[in-house]
Amino acid sequence: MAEKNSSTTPVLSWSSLNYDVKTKQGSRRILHNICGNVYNGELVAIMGSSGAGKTTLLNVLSGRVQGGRLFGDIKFNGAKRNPHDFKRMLAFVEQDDMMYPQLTVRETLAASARLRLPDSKYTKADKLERVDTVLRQLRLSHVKDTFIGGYGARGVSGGERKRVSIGVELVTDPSILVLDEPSSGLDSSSAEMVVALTKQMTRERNLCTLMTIHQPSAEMVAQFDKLILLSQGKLIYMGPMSEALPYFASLGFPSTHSNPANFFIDLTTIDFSSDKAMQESEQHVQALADSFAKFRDGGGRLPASHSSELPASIATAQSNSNIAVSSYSGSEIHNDITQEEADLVLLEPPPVNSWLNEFSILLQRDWTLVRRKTSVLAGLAATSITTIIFLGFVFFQLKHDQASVQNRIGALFMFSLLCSYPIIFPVITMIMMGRGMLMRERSAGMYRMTAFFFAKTLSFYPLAIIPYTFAYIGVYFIAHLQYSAAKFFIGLANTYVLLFTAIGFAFGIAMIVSRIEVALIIAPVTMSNLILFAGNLSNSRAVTPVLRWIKYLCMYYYAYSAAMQNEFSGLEFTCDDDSSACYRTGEAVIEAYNLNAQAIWLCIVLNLCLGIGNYIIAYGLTRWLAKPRYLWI
Ligand SMILES: Nc1ncnc2c1ncn2[C@@H]1O[C@H](COP(=O)(O)OP(=O)(O)OP(=O)(O)O)[C@@H](O)[C@H]1O
Repeated sequence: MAEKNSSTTPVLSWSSLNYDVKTKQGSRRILHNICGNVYNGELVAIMGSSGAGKTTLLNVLSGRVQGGRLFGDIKFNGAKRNPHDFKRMLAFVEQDDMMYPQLTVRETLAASARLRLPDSKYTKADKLERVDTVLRQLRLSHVKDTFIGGYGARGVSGGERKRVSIGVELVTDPSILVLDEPSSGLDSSSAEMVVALTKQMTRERNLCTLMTIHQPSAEMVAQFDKLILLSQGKLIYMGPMSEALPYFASLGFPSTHSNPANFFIDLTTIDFSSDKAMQESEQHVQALADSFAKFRDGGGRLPASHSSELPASIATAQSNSNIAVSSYSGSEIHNDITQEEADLVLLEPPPVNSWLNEFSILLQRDWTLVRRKTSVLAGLAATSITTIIFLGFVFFQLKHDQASVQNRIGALFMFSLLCSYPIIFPVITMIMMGRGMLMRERSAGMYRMTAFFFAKTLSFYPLAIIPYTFAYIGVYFIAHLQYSAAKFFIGLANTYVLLFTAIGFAFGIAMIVSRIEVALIIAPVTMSNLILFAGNLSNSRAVTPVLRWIKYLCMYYYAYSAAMQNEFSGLEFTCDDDSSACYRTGEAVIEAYNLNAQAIWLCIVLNLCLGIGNYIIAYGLTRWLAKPRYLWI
């Protein structure tokens, strides 16, 4: 593992960075020959107007850029980056604070610490102590038991939320901290606090910190040690923040603003008001970029008259930066990588803890998330009660006449449907709402995919099993299905297997489709079409031969077939005097519906296999979706 280095070697340095993307008009260069470096203890601002390339540069440096073509050279502690080591040492705070709304601030940080800090070095108590330290450092102790909130649920404030996002990363031992627009959406005092705390952490932990920032206040600008100024993907300035104004003054652009940030933006913004204005401002930006390249090639030092006094604490690092700038000026392009090649690069850092440990932490977290979805719990409890009331009392105390045949068929069919619809939709929604988190956590290599998958699916089972066990018992006794211990438990097992398969189906849908609203269209349409093959609405003997095989992929077919055989076998019915069509035995009913092609046990086993198939597909899709596919140089 890479160790933190002496201050003479930059922690991160980059040269000749170029990044192209494909557009409809052809290839477009987003970053042009960018170079730079950052040392331990430095807080670096990446500034520029909208579309300047700030986020792209940050992503390139963090190894998070997707698609396109990337070339140049990036070094970590003076050597070629090893993806695994680098990812472990990098803390990336995304612009969108993606966190689970139902967890408290402390639970959020604790899950991160427990998953990311190795058990070989830290006990559980050490990890939780680290969490409390970070809570104190980020001034979050007073809200540690407050829910994160979001999606309409009340929670912490915007500034606190941002600090929690930073805390999630800082509970580990990173050497590089990267923040994408940490001040966006915050009021000025919250934004200043975030920057001030980030600076404090940078100093205390000797981190090197890079952040993109849009329009900081003058107070915030003063916090930064170094500035990277971009315009149209070109480097306009890279060096000590304190020397930026003297540098531009030396080019004949003295600042006319009280806030240097406004000056930097005004100086580099492209004027889109007319073609002429745009052309002129593009030429101006090109001239600034050329001037900086020349300045850099000349050694990156200002004439003495323009240099400002630097604080002693950062003077060494800043003079090192100047040297490093010049040393990159003639650097060659070392690497060139495209998306196709990037897919071959395994960017998943090796796990730090055992599978079982990851699984138990994730299960604990997922179960907390499910448990706190009170609206879903209430909905499923209501489903259970209404199922008992409607199925139990519509088909109340079934007798053995011909009407009871139809009623039993209806009760069993409805119960099969009610076992899937109310559970599939909340499961789809919960999985899809957590997809962003999955991507973020997988990018950071927080856990193994299998641990995530098993924990997530297992956390849904109590949600399904508890209400449906009550519903089954209620309907069984109130409707008076065939009383026999064996039949009772076979029916219950059949219900559990249907729930298992239905949750696997929901997981698959949640991973195939990228938008919740589309998933919520596709799922009911698929389910409704599958119901056609269940053996109730159509007789499988009479289904068009080309579509007949679909029943073998239908969870309702197996569940309904097993339920019908279980209930009807051994029953005898009376015939009405005037009835021409009469079922005298349960076996005759099963035969008429053609639901005895497989024995009960085989139906249950086949449904279980179908469920396992659903999970295998869902797992494959989840793995594929969450696979980090980043360009890496
Ligand atoms: N994959 C891509 N395909 C096409 N264009 C892209 C792609 N990625 C970035 N760009 C373009 O590159 C430019 C720089 O984008 P980037 O997001 O880095 O800018 P930014 O400085 O972070 O802007 P903002 O402050 O508005 O977030 C923009 O014009 C953007 O539209």
